[in-house]
Amino acid sequence: MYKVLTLNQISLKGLDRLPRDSYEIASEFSSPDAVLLRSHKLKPEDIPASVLGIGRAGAGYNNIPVDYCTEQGIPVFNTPGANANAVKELIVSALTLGSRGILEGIEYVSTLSDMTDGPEMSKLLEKEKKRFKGNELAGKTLGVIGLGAIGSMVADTALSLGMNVAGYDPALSVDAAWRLSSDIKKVDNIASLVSRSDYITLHLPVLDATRNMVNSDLLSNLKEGAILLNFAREEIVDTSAVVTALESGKLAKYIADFPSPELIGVRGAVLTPHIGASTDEAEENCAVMAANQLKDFLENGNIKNSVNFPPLNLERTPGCESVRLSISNRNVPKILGNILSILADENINVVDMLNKSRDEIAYNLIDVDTAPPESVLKQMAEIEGVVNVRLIG
Ligand SMILES: NC(=O)c1ccc[n+]([C@@H]2O[C@H](COP(=O)([O-])OP(=O)(O)OC[C@H]3O[C@@H](n4cnc5c(N)ncnc54)[C@H](O)[C@@H]3O)[C@@H](O)[C@H]2O)c1
Ligand SMILES: O=C(O)CC[C@@H](O)C(=O)O
Repeated sequence: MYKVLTLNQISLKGLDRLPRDSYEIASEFSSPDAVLLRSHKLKPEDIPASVLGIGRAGAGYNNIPVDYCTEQGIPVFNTPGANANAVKELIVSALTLGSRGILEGIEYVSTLSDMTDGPEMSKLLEKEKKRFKGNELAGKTLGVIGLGAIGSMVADTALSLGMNVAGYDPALSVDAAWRLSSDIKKVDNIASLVSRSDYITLHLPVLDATRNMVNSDLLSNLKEGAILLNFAREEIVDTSAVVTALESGKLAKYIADFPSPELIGVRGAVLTPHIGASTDEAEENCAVMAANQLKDFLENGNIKNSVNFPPLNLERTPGCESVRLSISNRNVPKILGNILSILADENINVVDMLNKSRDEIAYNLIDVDTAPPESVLKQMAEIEGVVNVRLIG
């Protein structure tokens, strides 16, 4: 029986992927085999030694101590693209909140609750509406920073709205590059992208390299009256620099999913409570993907969409009574050789195997014809550089 600890509300559609005859799921366990979470801030000391894998039902994983997990041989999985459509749709709304006097108009109308005369109200509204006039998005330039799952969808939608789109992404993967429309102007200098954009939207992860990336230096390149959208992460933006830019009028609006005390009440700050991925569909997609990936890892050792381990998939050999070993080790020479010679000394035959590495970690799946006894597993675990050994069955 596998025990899965949930640290946030995870959509039932996802949890249903974990059959209850072999999975126990609860929000409290002393020795869970796996953790499923969303935005819960996980600290190293909160990860029990029993944990084999962590599934993040979502894209961003800055709430998980990934380096610590790598040291412990724990793969962390996320769900790339599973909530991209939800964020894209909210960006459409953010763009029009930026371009038109929608919020201001709604606020004004809400002040008219004392009026009882309909025709008089219509007359007043027709007179006042010029105060809420805006501009059209068509013909304006949107600068997209980060052209992955969300950024590429936002870029396509903006093109279909008649906007010009420029994109900046120095870390773009080959797969993501294939998805991009040739109508997106690729810019390799972020200051140049900012200086040409009427709207700028952030769709990149928070990493050491991107923390506070949008700072006073970068904002000094803004077009007068530009609008900044942040549905990526609070930490990418230096909030005090944004407040200064709003107060000076250089930045007309900051529309963001990450409210902070400094921003509340600042003119031009339009804030939502981290609801970018809060749709039934996105929550289900993320939960299903996270649960499937965790299940395949727990039951077969396979790794898909891990943010710290190499991707690896070893099919079970049909008709073969083999058992599987999953072994993580530091990415240094000789370890695999030592593991294989322990198996050979025990007369245990390797039926199939795969070995891959990513940065400082290496991961192996080894199918053998006989289940190695506890003493052999212990011998392997004691090889210098081996992080963990698991007999999957
Ligand atoms: N508001 C929400 O609820 C919500 C929902 C989903 C995702 N997000 C955030 O959005 C981020 C992006 O999500 P995604 O699904 O598009 O991820 P993704 O991994 O598909 O795309 C991220 C892109 O950012 C690029 N990137 C990395 N470093 C960069 C840099 N220095 N400058 C420019 N681009 C850079 C990457 O190359 C990649 O193409 C997530 O990491 C998460 O923080 C927020
Ligand atoms: O789980 C959520 O509600 C938010 C997820 C979102 O921030 C993400 O990074 O995918």
